[in-house]
Amino acid sequence: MTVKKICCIGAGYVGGPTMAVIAKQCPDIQVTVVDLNEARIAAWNDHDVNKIPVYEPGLSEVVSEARGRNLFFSTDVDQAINEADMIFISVNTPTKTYGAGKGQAADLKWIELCARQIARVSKSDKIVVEKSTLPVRTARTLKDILQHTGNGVKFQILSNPEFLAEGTAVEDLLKPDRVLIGGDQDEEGKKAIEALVNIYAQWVPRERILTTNVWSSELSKLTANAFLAQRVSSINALSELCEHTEADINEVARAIGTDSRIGPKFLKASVGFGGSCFQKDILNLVYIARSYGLTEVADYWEQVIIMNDHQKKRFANKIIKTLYNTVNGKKIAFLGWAFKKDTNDTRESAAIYVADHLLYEQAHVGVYDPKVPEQQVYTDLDYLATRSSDENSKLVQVYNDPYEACKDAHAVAILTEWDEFKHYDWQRIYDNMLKPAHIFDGRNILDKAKLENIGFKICPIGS
Ligand SMILES: NC(=O)C1=CN([C@@H]2O[C@H](COP(=O)(O)OP(=O)(O)OC[C@H]3O[C@@H](n4cnc5c(N)ncnc54)[C@H](O)[C@@H]3O)[C@@H](O)[C@H]2O)C=CC1
Ligand SMILES: O=C(O)[C@H]1O[C@H](OP(=O)(O)OP(=O)(O)OC[C@H]2O[C@@H](n3ccc(=O)[nH]c3=O)[C@H](O)[C@@H]2O)[C@H](O)[C@@H](O)[C@@H]1O
Repeated sequence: MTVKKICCIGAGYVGGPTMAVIAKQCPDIQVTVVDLNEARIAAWNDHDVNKIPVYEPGLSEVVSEARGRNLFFSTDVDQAINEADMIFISVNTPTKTYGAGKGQAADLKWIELCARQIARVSKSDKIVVEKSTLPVRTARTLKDILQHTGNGVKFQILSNPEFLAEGTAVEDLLKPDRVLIGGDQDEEGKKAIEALVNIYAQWVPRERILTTNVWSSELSKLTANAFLAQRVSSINALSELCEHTEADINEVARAIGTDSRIGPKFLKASVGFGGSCFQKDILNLVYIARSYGLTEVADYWEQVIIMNDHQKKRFANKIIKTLYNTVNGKKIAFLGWAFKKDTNDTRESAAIYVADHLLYEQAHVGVYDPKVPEQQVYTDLDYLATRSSDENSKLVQVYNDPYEACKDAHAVAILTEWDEFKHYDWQRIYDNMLKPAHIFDGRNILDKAKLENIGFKICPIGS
């Protein structure tokens, strides 16, 4: 079967970039990305491509090439579903905040809504693709809902998890390490798998397109994130040991990472991992393991999260301790609020939790981030509900200029590894700070010797 029309439900950080790249690489396929959020769709359609809602290097170029040709953004979900041969579900699957599994299980209400809408609207056979990250065995639920439509339409369900990382989404989509497609192993299932393989094969070498049964595919996505996050927690655990032993975590990371069996990637010690997926997906894995009664398995993976929480708190405590055990009324300048560089996404960013901890001690926090809008900083803090939003706006100020953010501060904390931070006029920053002037480098990106020469007191992670 040749796919002519694709519909993607969910125009977020995954749906938007993924579909833009499919449309760019497959000009013969019409791709329509739909969302309930009208403002988001309007932003994707903005004449000024720099105003699309997701900041990713290279994305605006891809969108301007394909948009209006074979890439469309719309709020008419029913029409797009009805016209499509293949429907990607790319909606959010956050951690549940209520009821059974609260704080761990994935909230699948948006997935179920999509399935019910597809079932209600479809008048012809469809391939439904799970693009969202889902608990293993979700395809069973989707099948159940879709098979009870009563209108005789046949559905095939595929799992095609997304492995892109924010900040490098376009590059990851154009040159993926692998594409994973899981589906039923009967004849109809294999045909559906082949239809999706043929789309990716337009630009991805065949040997990089892996096909599996649907359960392996669903579970591999959760597991891949768990393994990656585990590496960060492992190196962060060692960073604390380094700080007590005069070992240097950068040297340790290089020494262990040159073992080809270990490899050099994902060994950067940091203030802690953030992002919308690592924590959510590991908690989900923990929940699934517990629901099968696998206590040791659940505890093992939960430790990755416990270590990450510890790392964030440890960073905040180090600031407090170094500033003579009180930050009350002291200005701490945050450089970076996003959860990593080259993205405007702040979900689960370590900066939020470090700020919250310092605010609890009555610090004043000044924030500068090159891509995060002012309101987002307040929204993130208010969401924690630790204190009133009035208090948050009194204690936190967001700046458009990094030099203003650092002016009159007792300390600068690096929360995101934006490249521009390395190239600032640090002498100018030093001159305008209170003394002693401290820098807490939560990303180990600054040149320690050079800054110490200026007069700063530097506190990196893990040395
Ligand atoms: N953000 C990332 O880097 C990655 C995310 N994922 C997974 O992809 C999924 C989506 O993540 P994001 O794109 O980050 O989420 P997001 O929150 O940015 O986007 C989801 C979008 O779906 C829309 N939506 C929800 N229910 C809808 C419905 N019934 N009909 C139409 N639109 C609906 C929302 O309005 C929202 O715009 C999640 O399962 C996530 O775990 C996977 C790989 C990478
Ligand atoms: O499922 C997802 O959402 C995605 O989750 C991660 O991607 P992402 O969260 O966008 O970004 P990462 O590059 O993985 O970084 C996650 C966090 O770990 C931190 N990190 C990463 C690497 C490292 O060495 N040290 C470190 O502290 C980053 O700063 C960031 O806060 C995975 O890398 C993607 O493969 C996956 O598709």
